[in-house]
Amino acid sequence: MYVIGLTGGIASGKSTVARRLVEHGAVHIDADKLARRVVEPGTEGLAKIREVFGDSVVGKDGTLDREALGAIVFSDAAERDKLNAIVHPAVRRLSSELFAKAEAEDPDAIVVYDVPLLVEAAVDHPFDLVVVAHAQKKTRVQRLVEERGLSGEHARARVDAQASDAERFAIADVVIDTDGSLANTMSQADALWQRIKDESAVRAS
Ligand SMILES: CC(C)(COP(=O)(O)OP(=O)(O)OC[C@H]1O[C@@H](n2cnc3c(N)ncnc32)[C@H](O)[C@@H]1O)[C@@H](O)C(=O)NCCC(=O)NCCS
Ligand SMILES: Nc1ncnc2c1ncn2[C@@H]1O[C@H](COP(=O)(O)OP(=O)(O)OP(=O)(O)O)[C@@H](O)[C@H]1O
Repeated sequence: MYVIGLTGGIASGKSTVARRLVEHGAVHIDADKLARRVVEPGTEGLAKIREVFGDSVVGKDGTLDREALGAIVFSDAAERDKLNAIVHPAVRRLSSELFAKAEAEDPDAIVVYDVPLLVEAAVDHPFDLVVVAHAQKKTRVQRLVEERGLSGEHARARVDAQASDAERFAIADVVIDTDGSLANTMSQADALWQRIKDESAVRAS
């Protein structure tokens, strides 16, 4: 198995790059999706969140009120730490299971682990390659405002709640610059795939 850790700030284009790698044949594991699964109704995760943040972050239908919780944690680092301490260990457990499953199904699988908080969340899985999707802060804020309907203030709070570009560059083997056109991002992802195929072929020989 060859494991790519794919990270980047919010709206940096990680999912876009991951989708392209999946089109080429990679297996996708998405930390954001796992973070949603571990707080579904009936989970220990949701019970702990209710205990720590109160009933106001759980809707009438018993699901997590993501907007209410986001408003608390993206404006206060101490509150964010409390949420991370609940969610991140559960995501680590689930991702380990999925890595093991991917390897059992295909020992030669190329797995892309799409993990926004690779710097912050101390991911303990070893990576063959760390890829950082990067766009300038102003591009990411613009995407959040125009495509996801956030206010400028909320968009900047989310960007500022994450590691800095310098921290991500420090762990990167490859940086994919997504400030340009989508076609340009795709061709960088294609070149990355070729490099990985070459590296995994050399390793297998
Ligand atoms: C606070 C929550 C409820 C807000 O939900 P919402 O639907 O508005 O956002 P969503 O989950 O789609 O996240 C969007 C993006 O926000 C950023 N983000 C999410 N959580 C965090 C965090 N704890 N710290 C910094 N950035 C974060 C990531 O870039 C992520 O891709 C949710 O993000 C959450 O439960 N976060 C804690 C879990 C976590 O750390 N997830 C990130 C990957 S493991
Ligand atoms: N050159 C580009 N490369 C990548 N994405 C681009 C580019 N130009 C515009 N976009 C748009 O920017 C958005 C990036 O979103 P994407 O979901 O890929 O980011 P993400 O890093 O996975 O975000 P999140 O952290 O919120 O999950 C998409 O809507 C995409 O269409």
